[in-house]
Amino acid sequence: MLDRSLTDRTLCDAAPEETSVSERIRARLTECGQRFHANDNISAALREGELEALRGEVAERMQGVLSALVIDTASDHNTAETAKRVARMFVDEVFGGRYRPAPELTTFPNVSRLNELMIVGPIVVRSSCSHHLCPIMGRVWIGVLPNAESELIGLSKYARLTDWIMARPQIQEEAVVMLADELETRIRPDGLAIVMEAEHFCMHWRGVKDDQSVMTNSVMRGAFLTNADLRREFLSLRRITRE
Ligand SMILES: Nc1nc2c(ncn2[C@@H]2O[C@H](COP(=O)(O)OP(=O)(O)OP(=O)(O)O)[C@@H](O)[C@H]2O)c(=O)[nH]1
Repeated sequence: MLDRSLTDRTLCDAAPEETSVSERIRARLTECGQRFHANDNISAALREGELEALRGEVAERMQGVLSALVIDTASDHNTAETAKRVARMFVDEVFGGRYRPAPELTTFPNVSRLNELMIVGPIVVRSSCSHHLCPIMGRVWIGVLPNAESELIGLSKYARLTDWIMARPQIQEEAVVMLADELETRIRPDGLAIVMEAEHFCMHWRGVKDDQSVMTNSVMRGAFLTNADLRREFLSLRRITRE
């Protein structure tokens, strides 16, 4: 959870103006005791115009990485703009879930007092591993058992929230727990179940070069933990949508 003081511009401006934008943001986060691991969202610590400045700084440092790799970006027309492209890709796309605020979720009161199992999926997952920054591509299924007091959220918002959580360097075990925490806080259901299965390109493209393996993991909360029939129903309905 983000510390409220991060939204107060008079607080946490610990770093002087002449430091780099990433140093200023980092100083603010440190001052406020806010964690900034690879899979944390830091949007509340960004001031106006800083995202653009950050893109510039990442491009500059990426250029340094290309130089260190002894790539002649000055005469190689293919890599001349690579540093800028990679910076845009990291900040706006593949790690965008770190820098943009959570999507707005339309919620509806549960006027019909629905208390039946609802499953959404497969939702496509595009993420990357924190260890090698290689892609993770997969699918997620979400099961919700609402109660009379639950907020119902628009169907498309499950996919938007999933993308916001996954578009960060992640490990799969933490990614599903983060997604479950967000959904539980917003919906307040009697039960929540998530299954994710994904391919990890750090295992396909490099390293062990195992092309077949898929990682599957799940989170079960509330009624899905205590009620084996409900859990079985979710898992068997997921199997149908999987085929
Ligand atoms: N538990 C878990 N491991 C992951 C995930 N994504 C990638 N990994 C693994 O993280 C490990 C990182 O291991 P290291 O030994 O530090 O890195 P490495 O020497 O490059 O390892 P190799 O990949 O075996 O070459 C690798 O085994 C990856 O397959 C994930 O989501 N969860």
